[in-house]
Amino acid sequence: MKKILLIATGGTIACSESGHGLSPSFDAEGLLALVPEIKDMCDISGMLIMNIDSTNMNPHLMIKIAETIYANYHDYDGFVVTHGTDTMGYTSAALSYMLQNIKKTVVVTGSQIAIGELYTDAKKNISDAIRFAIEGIPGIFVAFDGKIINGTRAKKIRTRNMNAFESINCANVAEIKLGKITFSKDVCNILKVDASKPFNLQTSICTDVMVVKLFPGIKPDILDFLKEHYKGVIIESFGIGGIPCQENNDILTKVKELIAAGVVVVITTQCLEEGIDLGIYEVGQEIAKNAVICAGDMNIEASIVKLMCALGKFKNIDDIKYYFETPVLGDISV
Ligand SMILES: NC(=O)C[C@H](N)C(=O)O
Repeated sequence: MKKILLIATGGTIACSESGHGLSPSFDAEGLLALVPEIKDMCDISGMLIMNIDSTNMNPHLMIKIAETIYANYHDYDGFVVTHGTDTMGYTSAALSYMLQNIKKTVVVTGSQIAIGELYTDAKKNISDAIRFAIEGIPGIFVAFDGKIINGTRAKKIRTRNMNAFESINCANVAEIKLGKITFSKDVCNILKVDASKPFNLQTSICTDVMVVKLFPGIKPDILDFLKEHYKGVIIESFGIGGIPCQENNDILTKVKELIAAGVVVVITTQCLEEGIDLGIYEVGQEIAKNAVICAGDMNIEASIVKLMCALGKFKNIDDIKYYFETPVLGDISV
């Protein structure tokens, strides 16, 4: 039997009513006790490392999850992390960058309804996550509502529905129905881990990162403030990559000033699907003449944590750009 470690971090999946709203209370053993059938699937152990609503997740707690997996790596065949859904996509992406060249499976899961409730989705999501972790496919994944999603592509797009997550700009890795896994072969190919490179924990991060969502009428001088306080700025531009450049609304000039001041600028889009291409419109080509990083079709969760990792690891803009624009576990299409 495969040995699996369930690492509990809180979230709705572990919640019960506290009298002033849902609050995480179940520990790992408490979760596992409500899904006793798991004992027939694998040799399972549980460990509680925090018990928070994932609203309170932060990069240092993400490092704690990565460190826990790293410390227990040789004692288990695979790992399941139970986590709140609200920031699950950030954590699954962060683990993808921190657990470099991982050769085992990590599956992050949670639920929309607390595990003790009658119509909970928690038990199915936990058993699907464990079912997939047993497969031994290297990488970081999200298991939710019968979908297995690449950890760098998972996005929560629904606040109430059990079908809360979508895989953005990438097909689901697999689907699970009644415990039976159906793989998407195309996706498995892009997830290949380089077997020659050693497994490594990378936790140097810089959190001086900001996201600016453009909107018609945004005041360009917000970028003056960012220039003084941040090392990396992600601009959520319009459509396929447009940055306003007209006289009374000149974001482009402000972006040039950011770059001149040594701030790393990443251009992405506020559209959910299909990514950017700065070559198509004049308003895109103008920005592309500068030393900006292109987020391609990466989702914003992955872009934020990848930029934090890039800034933590490298000082030189060419190295940061190369790291950011190079695919890691299928986070960006080439
Ligand atoms: N469904 C959930 O898990 C939502 C919860 N607020 C959390 O992210 O911890």
